[in-house]
Amino acid sequence: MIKSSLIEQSRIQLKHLITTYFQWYGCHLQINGGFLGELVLTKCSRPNNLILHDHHNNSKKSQEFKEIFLGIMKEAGRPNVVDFFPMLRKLDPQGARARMNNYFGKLIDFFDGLVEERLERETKLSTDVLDSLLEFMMEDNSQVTRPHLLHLFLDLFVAGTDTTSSTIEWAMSELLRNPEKLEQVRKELQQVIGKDEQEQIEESYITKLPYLRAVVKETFRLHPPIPLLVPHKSEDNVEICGFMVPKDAQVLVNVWAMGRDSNIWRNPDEFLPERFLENDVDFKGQDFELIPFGAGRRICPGLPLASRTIHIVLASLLYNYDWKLANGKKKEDIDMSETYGITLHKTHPLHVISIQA
Ligand code: HEM
Repeated sequence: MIKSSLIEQSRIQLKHLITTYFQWYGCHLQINGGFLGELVLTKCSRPNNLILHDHHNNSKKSQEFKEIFLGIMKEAGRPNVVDFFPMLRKLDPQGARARMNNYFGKLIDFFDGLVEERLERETKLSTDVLDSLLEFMMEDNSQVTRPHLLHLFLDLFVAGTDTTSSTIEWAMSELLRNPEKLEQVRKELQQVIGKDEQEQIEESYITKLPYLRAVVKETFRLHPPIPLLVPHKSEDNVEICGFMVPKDAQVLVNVWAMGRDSNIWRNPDEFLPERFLENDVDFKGQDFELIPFGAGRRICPGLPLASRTIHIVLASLLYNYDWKLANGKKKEDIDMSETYGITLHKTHPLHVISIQA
């Protein structure tokens, strides 16, 4: 039930959402974690949201959530000496772990408040993921407890929001820098979905949109959200391609560098989605040259949800609206500098103006 509810949550009525956003903020949008993050995990659902369904974007709760969340992102982005000298971990010389624990504690309290609110409610206003999980928790002999639920939401928000939203921001930036590729995606969308204004982007369209899929792959190649994946530890001495990896070594996989390796990719620094029309390379963990979600038994469990969300959000943004850069900027002015936080995101957010298509 939870799975189908999550899948249902990923079916998005974006047109309505974007329209609402425009009503709040006007047509000038900052396509970054703020807008997209909220869109991806708190509002992208039809007709419901994951858990913040009842809270307006500018409500106190929503603001509180954003502040904690931004604190976590900022903290995660600070370089920490412990990452290079793990033996210092226990000492926490920069106080990073203490600060992070404090933020996580606040986030757990925040989710707990939402759970309490929902449990106290007499009439059901909605059915969202939180409702489904609460029903599950209340079943007789349920193995799901309240702490399980709170930590599940912690995982979902921390692992799933910034990664997904930064990918969409990079994809939009690349497309706006390459108008002919943008046109190509729009052409494909018009051909496959048609020109019916009422049409929603459904999940089933994704398989019929090869160019859009190629754009997403190319975005992952150039801008993997977690450029060094998550550190792994070697269980034994292993020899890989002539290199000895000793037992207990911390292993970081530099997927950012792999994506730009000229031994693997032709014109690696260019945004060329077409390269993926010529082969079956995908990011699902089978093709080691493109593994933004990792591979093997610890591959990201959110891959299917992230993949659906990114394709549907991107298709909806491009199908329903034309976009141009804000403040009279030209494509050459788009700053593609990167800043490392929990994810690799744009140093300068993308500012765009929508024009109803
Ligand atoms: C573009 C989007 C995303 C990317 C690129 C991404 C990437 C990754 C990577 C590289 C890892 C570590 C894999 C490894 O250990 O080698 C990971 C782990 C994880 N991801 Fe994602 N992720 C994304 C979205 C999501 C979403 C939407 C969720 C959940 C809603 C999620 C949940 C998790 C969890 C729970 C783990 C830890 C798994 C474990 O410890 O075994 N991720 N992700």
